[in-house]
Amino acid sequence: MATRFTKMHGIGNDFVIVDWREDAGRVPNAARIRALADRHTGIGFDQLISIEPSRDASCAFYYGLWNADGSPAAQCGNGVRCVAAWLYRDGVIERNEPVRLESPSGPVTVRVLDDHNVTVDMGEPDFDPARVPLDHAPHATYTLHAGGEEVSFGAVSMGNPHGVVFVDDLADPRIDHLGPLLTAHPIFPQGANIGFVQRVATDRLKLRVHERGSGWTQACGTGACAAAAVSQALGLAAPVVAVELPGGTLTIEWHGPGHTLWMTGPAAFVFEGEV
Ligand SMILES: N[C@@H](CCC[C@H](N)C(=O)O)C(=O)O
Repeated sequence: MATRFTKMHGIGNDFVIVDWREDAGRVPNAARIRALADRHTGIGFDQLISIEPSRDASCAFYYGLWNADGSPAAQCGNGVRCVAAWLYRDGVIERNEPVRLESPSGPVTVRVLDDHNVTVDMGEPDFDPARVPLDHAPHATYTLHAGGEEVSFGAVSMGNPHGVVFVDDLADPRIDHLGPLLTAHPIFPQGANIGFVQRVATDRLKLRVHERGSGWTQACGTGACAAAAVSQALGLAAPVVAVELPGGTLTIEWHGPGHTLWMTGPAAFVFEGEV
């Protein structure tokens, strides 16, 4: 059976979006996702995203998420901006109107702005290690051993698990090696997205993220939120931070505990297809 899809990206983190509003609760087969995600023999994407009717009456739609390796994901910052842009183009949401959408990790609120950027209330960063999940008692920072190195990191859930490592220089070649090792480190019982952060100024961070289930990506929206949240919690960053990723820049705004965190950035259409 043919499936129509839209190829989109959020600063280079790319997606295939399928409209399952008439076909809710479908769970794609992991082998099929891997085949479609293949950049040589498939369509190629970091995440597959479904748009479905919401299970939560307070939300307009539900979006499902799967990584390129076929594993399910619970949140995707760049993806939710693309979902909002897709729904706006479909005519079912208005510009400048806040809309609640249901993700696998709970509701978020999106707003398509006049300049076509999308701003998202991503909820409050959760530093409780049990919620990340992280196999450790609560601390401001943690230490693990990987690849013969002692690595210090912060951990936070943005609806999905993140480890945040501060580095002096993002060009350090050890990062290439450490990313996959940390993503799969047993201290993260469900794996984690690992962000390497270089502080340029209190309001400017450079970031590379090795994503669970998708490897190195051009950008990770929840990774940008995690980098800003951990930096701010440690007193290393201002409430409004520009986070520069290989594919582009996101603006993250967080005013500390008790407040939700906002992410703002673009969402782009690439092509429509049928597979
Ligand atoms: N690219 C995403 C995150 C996608 C999910 C992640 N790989 C996971 O398994 O948690 C983003 O923009 O946030």
